[in-house]
Amino acid sequence: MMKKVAVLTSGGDSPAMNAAIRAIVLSCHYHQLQCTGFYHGYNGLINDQHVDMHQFDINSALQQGGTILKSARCQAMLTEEGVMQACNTLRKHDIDALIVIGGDGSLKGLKEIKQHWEKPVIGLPGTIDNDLSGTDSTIGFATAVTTATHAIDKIRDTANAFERIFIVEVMGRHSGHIAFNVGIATGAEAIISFENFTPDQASSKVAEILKGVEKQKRTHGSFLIVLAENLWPGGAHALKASLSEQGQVDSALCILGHIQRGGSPVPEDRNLATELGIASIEAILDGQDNVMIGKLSGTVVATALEDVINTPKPVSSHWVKAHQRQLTHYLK
Ligand SMILES: Nc1ncnc2c1ncn2[C@@H]1O[C@H](COP(=O)(O)OP(=O)(O)OP(=O)(O)O)[C@@H](O)[C@H]1O
Ligand SMILES: O=P(O)(O)OC[C@H]1O[C@](O)(CO)[C@@H](O)[C@@H]1O
Repeated sequence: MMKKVAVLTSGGDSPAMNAAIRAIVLSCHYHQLQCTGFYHGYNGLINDQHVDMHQFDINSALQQGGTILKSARCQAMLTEEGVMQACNTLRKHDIDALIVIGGDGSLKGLKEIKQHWEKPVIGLPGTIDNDLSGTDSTIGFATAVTTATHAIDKIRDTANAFERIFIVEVMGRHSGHIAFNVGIATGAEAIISFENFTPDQASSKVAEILKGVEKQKRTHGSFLIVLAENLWPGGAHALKASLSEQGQVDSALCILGHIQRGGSPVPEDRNLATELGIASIEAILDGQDNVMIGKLSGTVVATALEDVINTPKPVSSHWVKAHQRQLTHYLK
């Protein structure tokens, strides 16, 4: 009989991880299950750092960013010894099911646990990057996009007032979901992301931007470049330097960084996290195992972890085309 459910948050924290934890705790209470939290991602399993979730004031957690269970990237999970140790801790506490909230790396870790532990494992998509298939949106993505959009709107005011060129670097690791959603929302004149740029195109991209900047001078407007992190050869500073060297153009650089991961989650994220948190407990009680619970076209769905991990989630080609049309129009 199902008695004890464990939960942990892993990888980069994402806004509304707390909302998911809260929904899991409330659902456990409703179904008379005990809920144990493990701290610091997989480190908490390996080092046996746990807490009875009743000890938390989970209601105020709903509006708090970060994660009350803490998060971490855990090197030891990349070794078989670490995975075995994590499984031993689950056995030691008689855990009947494990829920992990995190990104694709965290779900890979969960799949490893499944190889050595006989009980059900369920993943929830918790990352700002939105790079997980099996769900239209990940928990935290909407908040990150909102935060970055508001930040860039403010930057735009100064850019307009000073008729300046701004480069704004956004997160996303190796995917452009944040870059495109934020770039389109802010009307960025240029979006440079994995989906429309490869490093060998650096020189032609600089020439294209310089053409846009020429127009910007004539129209007395601003020129905003949204740049995905980990993409431009030499980084965002190198793009700024190239604009200066090739076009004698001065630009301002703003790296938004971790501001995108923090803050109070927007309602869309709180509600997604709540719905998926509740569904994760129902999935366990329905006998589901080795799946991630996500939401596709308005419906909560379970997708095999294997498929989530091995299926890329590209940025919609409509976004890429929409931006290209806007840029082409601007450069005319
Ligand atoms: N192949 C793997 N095998 C076992 N564990 C893994 C594997 N990949 C990642 N993990 C575990 O998951 C943790 C988190 O992974 P990662 O750093 O890739 O973040 P993530 O879950 O993708 O989240 P985010 O998208 O927010 O960065 C790792 O530190 C490690 O403990
Ligand atoms: O906070 P860290 O460990 O430097 O990780 C940063 C990475 O984490 C994320 O915020 C989430 O995966 C990425 O967008 C970013 O590349």
